Amino acid sequence: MIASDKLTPPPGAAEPVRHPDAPAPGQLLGPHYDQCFGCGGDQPHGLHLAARAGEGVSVTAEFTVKAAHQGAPGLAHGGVLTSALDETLGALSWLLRTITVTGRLETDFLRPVPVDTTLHLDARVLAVAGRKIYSTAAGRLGAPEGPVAVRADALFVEVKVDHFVRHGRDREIQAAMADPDQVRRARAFEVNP
Ligand SMILES: CCCCC/C=C\C/C=C\C/C=C\C/C=C\CCCC(=O)SCCNC(=O)CCNC(=O)[C@H](O)C(C)(C)COP(=O)(O)OP(=O)(O)OC[C@H]1O[C@@H](n2cnc3c(N)ncnc32)[C@H](O)[C@@H]1OP(=O)(O)O
Repeated sequence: MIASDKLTPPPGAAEPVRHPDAPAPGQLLGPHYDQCFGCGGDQPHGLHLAARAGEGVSVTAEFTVKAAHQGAPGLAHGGVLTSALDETLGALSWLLRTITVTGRLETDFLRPVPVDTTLHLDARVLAVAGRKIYSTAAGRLGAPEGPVAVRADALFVEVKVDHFVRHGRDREIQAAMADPDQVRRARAFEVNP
């Protein structure tokens, strides 16, 4: 399957570079925000996806489909699966040490995903062009080498912490800025040579 033109790295795009201070391969990355729908531990409605650093500029993650994630009887909703892919791709930020947001995300749904299935996700950066990060991800059924059920190509765009302060709702921004762990996580990304 071929990604749309917007997701094809332009000529001259650079190979991704793993940041020297990136977490070691195998290390759990932890949530980037406790209330995040994708990864937040304090988010009761969330996916609670746990991502780990991989080799190079890659991550892996696991997501177990719950009954609350159904779209059809006993099967995962496609939007939920796309969220799991989005979150896994977003976690690549930790390896580049740049803050990014999703600009474009294209998902292929190849196999239905039953409730209680653990989806084994992997994502890697393909290329970087200025602020644009081109990446790809797949989700496999039941095991890291299981059949691919979903895959996605994405364009993430680098932003500064200021993006969230400017656009986020005041109540949540104030709470995030009052949380030392959150400030530490945000600062880690700002020191980017
Ligand atoms: C105090 C709290 C702090 C909290 C943060 C702390 C730590 C966080 C750290 C790390 C995060 C770690 C893990 C994250 C994990 C998962 C998160 C899930 C990710 C999401 O779920 S995130 C939510 C959904 N996401 C959005 O909410 C974005 C809304 N959007 C915008 O905010 C703007 O739209 C933006 C910023 C994207 C661009 O705006 P902009 O003005 O900065 O830049 P501009 O428009 O010039 O785009 C620059 C170049 O990207 C190209 N480009 C842009 N968009 C494109 C598209 N759609 N298709 C094709 N190309 C596109 C342009 O064509 C141009 O390309 P060129 O340079 O070649 O012209």
